[in-house]
Amino acid sequence: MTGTPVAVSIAHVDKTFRSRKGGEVHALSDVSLDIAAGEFVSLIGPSGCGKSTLMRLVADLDGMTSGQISVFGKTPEQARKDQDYGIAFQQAGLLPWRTVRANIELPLEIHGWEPRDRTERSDELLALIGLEEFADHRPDQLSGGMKQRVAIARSLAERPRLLLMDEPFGALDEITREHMQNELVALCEETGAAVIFVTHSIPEAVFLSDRVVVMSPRPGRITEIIDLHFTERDEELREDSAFYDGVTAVRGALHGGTPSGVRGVENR
Ligand SMILES: Nc1ncnc2c1ncn2[C@@H]1O[C@H](COP(=O)(O)OP(=O)(O)OP(=O)(O)O)[C@@H](O)[C@H]1O
Repeated sequence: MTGTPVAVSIAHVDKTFRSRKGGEVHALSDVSLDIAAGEFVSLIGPSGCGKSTLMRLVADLDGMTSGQISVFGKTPEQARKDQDYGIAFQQAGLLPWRTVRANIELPLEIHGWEPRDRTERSDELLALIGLEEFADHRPDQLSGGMKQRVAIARSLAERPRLLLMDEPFGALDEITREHMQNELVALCEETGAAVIFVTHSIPEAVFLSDRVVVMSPRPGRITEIIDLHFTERDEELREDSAFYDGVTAVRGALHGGTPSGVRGVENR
């Protein structure tokens, strides 16, 4: 990654949860990973391997036991204060009493944007997610996929250079999910944001990612990194043999791993 600006740098991170009764859960062990500006990286691994924990450490929602994380060269705390990233997690987390537009505008409101600028930005985002006609609806009037789109629009509101997404499409049906994946690819191309994306779906990780990071069962360690070099991420890719090669490589890594720890899947 020489010469490419780094969005997130994770170095030798360990995380142990300690309960008041003296119990310990060693969640992450010596995790090191650099994510370049504009890069899409997925985290995949068995349940409980620490994917969400790692995400929470980057987002400064929890503290690490040892190691270092920097986000655009800052501490996670400073990056959080500076709103350097947008967050979209599995539960859309919309405020039920606010309209779609007011939910999207929430971070802008918190950060003191003028009403006119807020409206202009939420107009753009509503168009981007195709929900202009639903601007005045409330979340309980939307489908799961629509709510998720609103949550993603909200995470993009301040044009973050980094998106932290923890199973954002986990609750969606397969067709909506593929549609959302296509939208996310387009959004990333448009905004150039780096993404850290947690998923349980191998095809989803392969379709979206520049690199798929495979983690071991607890304590979570990085066991393999699969590089994917697809030039176009469109509907045709889903039927392409290179895509299936990627799926096979990730599946192989999840079930065993290669001695080298790094594999690549070539351009189609
Ligand atoms: N606040 C906490 N206190 C104690 N243990 C925790 C806490 N948060 C997570 N853990 C434990 O840390 C480990 C990693 O959890 P984490 O949620 O990061 O895994 P995950 O890979 O995201 O799992 P899943 O794929 O099921 O969402 C698990 O054993 C979990 O029980």
